Amino acid sequence: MTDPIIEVRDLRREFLVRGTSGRWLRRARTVVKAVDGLTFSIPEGAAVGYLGANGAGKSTTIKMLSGILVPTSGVAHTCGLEPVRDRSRLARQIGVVFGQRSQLWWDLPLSESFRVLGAIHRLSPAAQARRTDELIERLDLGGFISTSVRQLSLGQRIRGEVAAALLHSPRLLILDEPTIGLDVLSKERLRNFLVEQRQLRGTSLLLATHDMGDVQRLTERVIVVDHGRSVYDGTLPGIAELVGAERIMVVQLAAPVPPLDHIPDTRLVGVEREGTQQRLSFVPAETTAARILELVGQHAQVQDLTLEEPDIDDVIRKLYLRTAEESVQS
Ligand SMILES: Nc1ncnc2c1ncn2[C@@H]1O[C@H](COP(=O)(O)OP(=O)(O)OP(=O)(O)O)[C@@H](O)[C@H]1O
Repeated sequence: MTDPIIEVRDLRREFLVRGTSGRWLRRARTVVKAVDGLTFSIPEGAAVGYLGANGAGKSTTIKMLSGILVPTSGVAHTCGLEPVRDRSRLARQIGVVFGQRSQLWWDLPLSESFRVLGAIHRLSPAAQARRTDELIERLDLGGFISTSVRQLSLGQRIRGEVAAALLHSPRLLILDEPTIGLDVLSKERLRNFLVEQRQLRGTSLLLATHDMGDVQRLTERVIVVDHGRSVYDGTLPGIAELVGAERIMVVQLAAPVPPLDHIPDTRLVGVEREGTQQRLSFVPAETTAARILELVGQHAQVQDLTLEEPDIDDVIRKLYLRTAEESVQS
């Protein structure tokens, strides 16, 4: 088995925040535990969404994993390296994009930034030309490759940032809110590009985002943090199960029947088309779609059915609320 691409054990990072408190506005110092004992491991080739409410500790984790910030204690290994100590070796193996902050040279056109980055990563002229051409084509950068970064629109700049992060074909791509502020079309283009790159090159991905569309499209596993601790590590459907999110079965019936409000472990949430279409809500942990279909079949002839999945934003909201309630109780 190959070594994990990211290995985090009991990782902690505290910040000392100076402020004033009390009636006499005395100077006070408080310790903020931004990351508070995180443990997880990500195998090479995986794509993981890193989720959490504002201030949960996502960016702090990413900064420690990419060598920008020293941990207070614990272990963080990225590509088998110690991020701060081995920062320049690590830089050759990872690409990082912070959606809110530019990593590009503001006054240079993208083409120049790529030249500088190619030299930093010691790419051969042939490799540099090949990869730059590929990224210009795939990310559609041709129209503004010679424009200085400060004059680019947000969507153009982000595409440039992603290209810059991938120029040296890193093993691991770390993205911190890459699609924030992008319009629907730009988001979709960027997601398609990232899916394609992962398929072509097997690049591992760690993606911190609030955008569930990003998570659904790009990742197969999610880690959710709250107050610097991991509160969930698994699949997105697993979160729906954990918070007891309901699915809805919509049945089309051959003839009108009275409301199906007596089917065990279901809740009737709609009777439409004069009783020929009925909507039954259920919690997957309590019953199954097959069982409901069987029970409905005893009262009516089912012609067709569809299943509506719970809204994922709603599911995440429920998880955050649940963890907030648990931390108030403990
Ligand atoms: N340099 C710093 N000095 C003091 N406190 C900090 C510093 N950086 C982060 N924090 C605090 O650490 C906590 C975690 O912040 P972090 O930026 O990692 O959260 P986040 O999950 O990325 O949030 P968001 O979704 O809003 O980007 C917050 O309470 C934040 O105020």
